[in-house]
Amino acid sequence: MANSEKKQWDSSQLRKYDFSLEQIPRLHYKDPKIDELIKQNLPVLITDSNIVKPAIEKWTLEYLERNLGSAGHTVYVSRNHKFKFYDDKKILNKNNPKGVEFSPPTKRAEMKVFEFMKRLREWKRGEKRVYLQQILNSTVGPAIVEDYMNFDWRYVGEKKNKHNWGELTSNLLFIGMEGNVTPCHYDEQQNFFRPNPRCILFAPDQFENLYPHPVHHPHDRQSMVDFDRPDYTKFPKFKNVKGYETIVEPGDVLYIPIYWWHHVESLMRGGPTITVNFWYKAGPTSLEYPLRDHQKVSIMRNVEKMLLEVLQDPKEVGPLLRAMVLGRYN
Ligand SMILES: CCC[C@@H](CC(=O)O)C(=O)C(=O)O
Ligand SMILES: [Zn+2]
Repeated sequence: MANSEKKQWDSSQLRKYDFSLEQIPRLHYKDPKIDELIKQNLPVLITDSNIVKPAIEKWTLEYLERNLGSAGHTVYVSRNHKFKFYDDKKILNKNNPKGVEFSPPTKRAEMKVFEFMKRLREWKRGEKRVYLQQILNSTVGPAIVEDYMNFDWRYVGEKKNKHNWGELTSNLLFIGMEGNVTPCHYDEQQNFFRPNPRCILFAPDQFENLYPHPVHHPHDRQSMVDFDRPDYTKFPKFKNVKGYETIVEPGDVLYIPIYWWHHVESLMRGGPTITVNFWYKAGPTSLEYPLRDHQKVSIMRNVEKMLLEVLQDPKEVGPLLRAMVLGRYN
């Protein structure tokens, strides 16, 4: 079914979590208030846009199977519904002696599109889940390239220039199974996102409530809290978390500001989801005071990187920071 038909859904298709959520503002794509929100690094759901209209209208599973091309595509395989991102470059191995001992929660496979679609169609409850996450590049077929060229680049280009974003780094195509979840994380990029139906967002000032893994960890930028079974002993401040959510309708595009946490899920029993994102590098930032919350996250990241660089042993970072702060800066 093309994504252009309005999807009917009910709350039983949403996973339940231990926090309350406010709604993300929804604005028509011509509304100038959109720029006010982007300027403040605030999320907004942009409705009735043509940003990815060709994808909404044409990208069904059948169309993608016919036109995605014969190259192998990156597919993650998970034993459960979660697809928590990890950075290979931070895993301990013979080429990376400084890496972290780590067993990835998902396996990355290369699949031909027909192979992936077969796995998708024949999936039975309890079997491993799959999630195709493929950069839209020259390996896709000509029809997809044409659709991509017909995205509303004027609109996204106008936003990029008006808000001094950096260059477009990539557009990823996601084909997910119903119920798949990308757990809570932040990116160091601006994101225009025709996402899976349900997005839960948290502002950068929720850093202390969401307990990101250390920067040197393969799960850097990902929250350590398992939203399905939060460990309030290890992560007591998680009970204070304040978030926003939106359920995306066909034609909607969500602006996820840089450093904003997001948890993305496909509706249970909602069928496969096809989504596209636009990742833009951060633009040049001047340090204006008072500093913005996301700038403080960036500063904390730099402190962690510098300390690790000079201390060498990750186990020494905590004790040094505690010695420096406890009883002196609190
Ligand atoms: C690997 C990126 C996944 C994506 C969320 C999703 O569609 O599952 C996201 O987090 C983003 O576009 O930033
Ligand atoms: Zn993300």
